[in-house]
Amino acid sequence: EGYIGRKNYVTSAEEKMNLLEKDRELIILLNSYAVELQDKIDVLRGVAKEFKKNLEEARGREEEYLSNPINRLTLLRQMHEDWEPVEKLMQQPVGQAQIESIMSIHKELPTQNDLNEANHAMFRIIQAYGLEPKDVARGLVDGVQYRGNLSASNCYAMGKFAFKAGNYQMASKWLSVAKDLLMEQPRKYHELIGVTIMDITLLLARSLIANGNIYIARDMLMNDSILSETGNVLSLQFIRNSPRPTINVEPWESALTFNDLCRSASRRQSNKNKPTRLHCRYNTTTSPFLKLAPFRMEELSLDPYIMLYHNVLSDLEIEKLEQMSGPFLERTKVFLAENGTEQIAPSRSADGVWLPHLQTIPEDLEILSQIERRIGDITGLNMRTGGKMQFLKYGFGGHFVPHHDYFDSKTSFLEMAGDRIATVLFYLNNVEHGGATAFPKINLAVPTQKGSALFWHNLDGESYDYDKRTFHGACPLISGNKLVMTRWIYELDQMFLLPTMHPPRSRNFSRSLRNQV
Ligand SMILES: O=C(O)CCC(=O)C(=O)O
Ligand SMILES: [Fe+2]
Repeated sequence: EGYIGRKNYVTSAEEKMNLLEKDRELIILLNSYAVELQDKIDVLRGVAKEFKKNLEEARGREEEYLSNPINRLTLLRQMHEDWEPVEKLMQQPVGQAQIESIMSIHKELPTQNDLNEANHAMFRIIQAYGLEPKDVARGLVDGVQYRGNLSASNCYAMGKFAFKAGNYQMASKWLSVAKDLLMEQPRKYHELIGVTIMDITLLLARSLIANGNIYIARDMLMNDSILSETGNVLSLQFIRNSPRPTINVEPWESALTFNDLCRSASRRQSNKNKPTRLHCRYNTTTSPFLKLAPFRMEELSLDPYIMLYHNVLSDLEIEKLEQMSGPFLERTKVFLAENGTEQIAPSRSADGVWLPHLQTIPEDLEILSQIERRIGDITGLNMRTGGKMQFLKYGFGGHFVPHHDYFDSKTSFLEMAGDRIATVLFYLNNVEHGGATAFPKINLAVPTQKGSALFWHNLDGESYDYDKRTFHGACPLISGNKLVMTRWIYELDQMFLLPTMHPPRSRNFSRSLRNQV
């Protein structure tokens, strides 16, 4: 519900810039508030100093001081007249304007939902790439040393997220890093924002116990200078009330191979000299057009059939695609066959837009149909239905858990078009870190390569049955953005090309079709 009417602070680049701008604005306001406060302090200090003069002069000779008529008048007048305005000044509120401005900006600041998304993104990156919280906390992410490090409060937030997500081992790791850091870092700041060693220690104890490390937790509590007396009781309480996850995260245990593939393909540098390709040649056969302008193709897999075509889109075309998509990007949803609705789900985090859309201008329509024709030329398949492509932009932690591109379910659209017989995935930029496309069933990871198009059949070449080996996903993105565009090719568009009209019984779609006919 947090996404309605506003963009996502985690995935959207525009909002990220906005975030820095708001941050700058807030800091200016806070500083101007502090300046005003300081002015008042300076005035009050000056007054106090002025007042103290009399006392200082009188010290040790009080009687003499007070019998001097000048002094006497001065003191009487001052004590009678000058305190009231001082009281007034003391009571006068400072920096109301700044406080009000800060409060009004506050409404547009990241919400708990945004923070959860950011924590989730980091959580996912750590899971997929097998990272250790203590490394990440000092900026070391999957072998790359990033600038900066995480503060105690950041680690505490990660610990809380992991706890809510039910990953108590990861929660314990983050919370012990948070505890260590808090010992070293400025306490005043953390006190103000309400992060205390005590809170961290208690949550760490609960996580350790939930993870089965009961003795470690008890020892820690008993050795704590404040908690020691209640340590035993606390640990008993924690053992009795085991926590229940409250945040839904995608299940990763089932994706071990996927994670391994993501790791092996995570960095562009490490992929440069990897001889994984089967063959590399030019495609001149699928259409007459290709005799004139062949595409260099890499056979990544023959069975199932997966090809990577190079330099399919030009930089200019890609720029145009970005321009026509940018303002229309929205958080993508996933189709739930159970109830036929589309929903935002933790299994897919990216912003996307269908092209063309109602506001696409004629010039852009022409670019899109040229690309459509090119897909037809390369794949030798028919491109009619829908004619829509999905432009996708992944941000921090953006991913798509392994899935099949076919639906294997009944909807009115699928009954008209058939299922997705094949997929074309264009890579629109070179990703620096993370974000490969991985096929865990066939041990294949494809790093992004600007201008290239990945192509595969979702149906088995002989049986025309769903090919389960095409299971694939987008590895979590670690830094920067990842831009892709997909074109799904539909079965019934191929009526005159392929014998898909007599598909095997195991397929849902064909069953429903047969019933209808
Ligand atoms: O972004 C990727 O690498 C894969 C995207 C994908 O599988 C999809 O959108 O269906
Ligand atoms: Fe896909």
